[in-house]
Amino acid sequence: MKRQYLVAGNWKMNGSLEANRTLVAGIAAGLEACAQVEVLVCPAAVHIGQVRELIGSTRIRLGGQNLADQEKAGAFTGETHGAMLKELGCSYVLVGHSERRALYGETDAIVAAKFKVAQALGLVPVLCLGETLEERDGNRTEAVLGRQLGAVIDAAGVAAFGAKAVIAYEPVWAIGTGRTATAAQAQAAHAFLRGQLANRDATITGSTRILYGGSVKPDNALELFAGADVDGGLIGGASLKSSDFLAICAGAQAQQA
Ligand SMILES: O=C[C@H](O)COP(=O)(O)O
Repeated sequence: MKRQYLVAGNWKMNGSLEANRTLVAGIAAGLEACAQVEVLVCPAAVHIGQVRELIGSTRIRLGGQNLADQEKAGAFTGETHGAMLKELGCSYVLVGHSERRALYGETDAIVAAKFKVAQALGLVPVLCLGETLEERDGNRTEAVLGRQLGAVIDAAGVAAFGAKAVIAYEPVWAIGTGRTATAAQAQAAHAFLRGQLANRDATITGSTRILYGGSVKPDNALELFAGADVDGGLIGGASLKSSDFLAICAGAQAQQA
């Protein structure tokens, strides 16, 4: 059976009270065209409460972009506890986005800790991983993906995957650059990641969703989502315009049907 496609909008450090109103209203108005696709938005932390109200009773799911690596609340200035996200209606949280890894020093160990805390607090982690251009050119893509995924499997156990977690493959060289992986490159990386899970536990691999992220746009979504191991997308820039985001969701719907 086909896994349910998931299209997630990572709004990154964008948005305003006004812009969020327009964006959510636009997405909500077009959900019928992607009826079988799970649709998720991940606003900036300070906007999550507002976006929860805007989402109301629609089926748009809510997620955080980051969480603290601490299971208990306390003296961690500037951090967001996973339970706070959960209380505000989040069901998902991104962990290990390449911008967190590259700009904020998140190591494989920190990402693994965040993954575990997210699950312990009842959130579904979306584990982001991917290689840089230098790593791809040096034929190290599989080694990097294997290391990044392996760090989380070692810390959390392979049973932490399946329906309880999502993986997002995002080649760093394709993020915000307009240069996307080819459908074949995406499928190959996804198949490799699924194989890594299968090597450890064949029973969970079929239920783990693996998203592609990196310059997904309305005109390439359908093709990118065609891969047998591609279960949707993690969308940055194009998730900020409802018509583009919905067109991407429609691409997922076409592959789902
Ligand atoms: O989280 C989303 C990714 O970083 C992709 O961003 P992008 O669609 O702007 O390339």
